Amino acid sequence: MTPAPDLSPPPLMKVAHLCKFFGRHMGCHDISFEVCPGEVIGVVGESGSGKSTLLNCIAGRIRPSNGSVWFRTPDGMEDLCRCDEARMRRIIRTRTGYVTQQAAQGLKMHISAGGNIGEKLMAAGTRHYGKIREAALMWLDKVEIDPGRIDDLPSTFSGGMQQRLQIAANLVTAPEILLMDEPTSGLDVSVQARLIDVLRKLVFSLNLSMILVTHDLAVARLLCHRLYVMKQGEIVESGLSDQILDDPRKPYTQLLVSSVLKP
Ligand SMILES: Nc1ncnc2c1ncn2[C@@H]1O[C@H](COP(=O)(O)OP(=O)(O)OP(=O)(O)O)[C@@H](O)[C@H]1O
Repeated sequence: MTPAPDLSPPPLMKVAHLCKFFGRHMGCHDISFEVCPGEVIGVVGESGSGKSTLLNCIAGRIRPSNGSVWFRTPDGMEDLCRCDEARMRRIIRTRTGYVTQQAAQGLKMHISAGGNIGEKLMAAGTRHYGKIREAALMWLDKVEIDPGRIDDLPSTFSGGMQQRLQIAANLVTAPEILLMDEPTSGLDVSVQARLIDVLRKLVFSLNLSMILVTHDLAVARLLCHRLYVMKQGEIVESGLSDQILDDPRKPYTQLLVSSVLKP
């Protein structure tokens, strides 16, 4: 697990009684939790349990039907669900990054690796070409991509490198919370291990917070401090990762954990 964060500062974000219905169909229901600086939260559960719906509500990609998503901003705690669209977009853009399962959805494949990182800085207002290139070189190095590949297209990168580039492009504007939807899915175990190692170093060096949606309990154990187990749109169990994975209390979690351990 990533070294434990200091939980004494006030939370960076807070989800309270969040619900999303798609017509009469429930996506997620009555979800509440907090994220502190440097804390890695894992959301686990079987397919269709509501993990992505929850993450998309937090990321402002879909509007919740009910409840609140509070973010700490320089103006105090602000509820995304009570903001106008422009304010919500600004809070999301400045406070969060979003890493998708498919790198092709999170990167622009027709522009260079440096361009993918620089574009985010330009969108945040930086105009000086030299500074943008310098930041891109630094971020490639931080995610363990050879800075000499700065002018290469992401399509020439391996799957693991593309995910690390996606992370660099998200972190260059210094968001406090990285939202990740199955970032290790489809990668070989050794490639996953490298990605997890890079993420752990970033959490530690930047005091970065993360919300990680994953069906992979081994990844959750390696990265997450705290886990929330979802079933049919609701949280059925939560606690410290080791406690949930080594001593699950609810039959659903026991089944989830034991199904991973089966040969
Ligand atoms: N746009 C939508 N319209 C209608 N129902 C939806 C929509 N998006 C999700 N759902 C439903 O909400 C429930 C939760 O889906 P969600 O994708 O959040 O689950 P998940 O745990 O992320 O699954 P997976 O791991 O397969 O991605 C499912 O029953 C799904 O069919």
